[in-house]
Amino acid sequence: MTLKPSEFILNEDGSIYHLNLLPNQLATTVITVGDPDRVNNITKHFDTIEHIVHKREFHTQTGMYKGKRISVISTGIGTDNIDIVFNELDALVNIDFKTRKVKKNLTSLDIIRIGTSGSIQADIPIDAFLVSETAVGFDSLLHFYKSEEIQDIKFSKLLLEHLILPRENGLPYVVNADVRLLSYFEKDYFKGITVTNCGFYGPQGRVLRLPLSNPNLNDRMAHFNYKDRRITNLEMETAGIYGLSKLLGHRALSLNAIVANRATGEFSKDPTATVERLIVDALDRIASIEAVI
Ligand SMILES: O=P(O)(O)O[C@H]1O[C@H](CO)[C@@H](O)[C@H]1O
Ligand SMILES: O=c1cc[nH]c(=O)[nH]1
Repeated sequence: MTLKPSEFILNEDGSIYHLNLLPNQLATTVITVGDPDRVNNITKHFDTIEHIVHKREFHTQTGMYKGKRISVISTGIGTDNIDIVFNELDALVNIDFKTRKVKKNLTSLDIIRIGTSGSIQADIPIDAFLVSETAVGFDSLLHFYKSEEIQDIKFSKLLLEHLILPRENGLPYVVNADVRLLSYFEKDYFKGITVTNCGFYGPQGRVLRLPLSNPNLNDRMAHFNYKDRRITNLEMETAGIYGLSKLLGHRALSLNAIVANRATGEFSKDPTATVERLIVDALDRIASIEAVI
């Protein structure tokens, strides 16, 4: 099937619509970050940089780190942006830009998020590193795709019952990390279930001036137990990343620098330094990931 100009959109220079990238500018190992400025904070450690491309909040750099070609791309905040970035990353490797057809032989990307997050467990302290073994999405993105077979529906239903959430909040979706990528990060990192939400304030239980419809939500989440595993942290992209990666045949993992502890009310004194430590640690682990043949 040839994809129509309204569905698969290319810019005048042949690059993909939002990311502004050409297929040869993307590596098969991709690091995603929320903050466009964090891209430089990662690539300043690279040995060489081949490409620097900007459009809107999407800032991409591709280069070499210890013998591995890596692209670093900022997604901005939220799973609405994840929908754009992951569909376009996939198009860059799996759609032929000349024929506008899906390729016969598909490529799987290794995609690692390096982001910040808030812990909801008192014993997961600020400035710790946490790898998301499972992600729970309250943002509803995955429900727009045919996705039942990649979701843990039993988990979703038990969580919904435990939280006593009203119907208007919708059904949370649950997707696991790629186990192979996870194996490179299990040692030394906290491991947990990450909740992805569609906002930073009300949806994560923060109150500045507006009262919440469900003020006990974070506390109830913190006490949910599934197969002896607990919900550990809140952020805004991981569930979308896991869901779309699984559907598109890519491998994904989310790494979190814990900058807030919602149970104790603390915030990191130096979040930039914590993120920098995570970047330095993660880059060496990413460089050691063996290619899947
Ligand atoms: O630090 P990043 O990667 O942006 O991630 C977290 O921080 C942002 C909110 O401050 C959200 O994007 C959340 O997921
Ligand atoms: O509490 C936090 C901290 C960082 N990012 C989030 O989304 N929440």
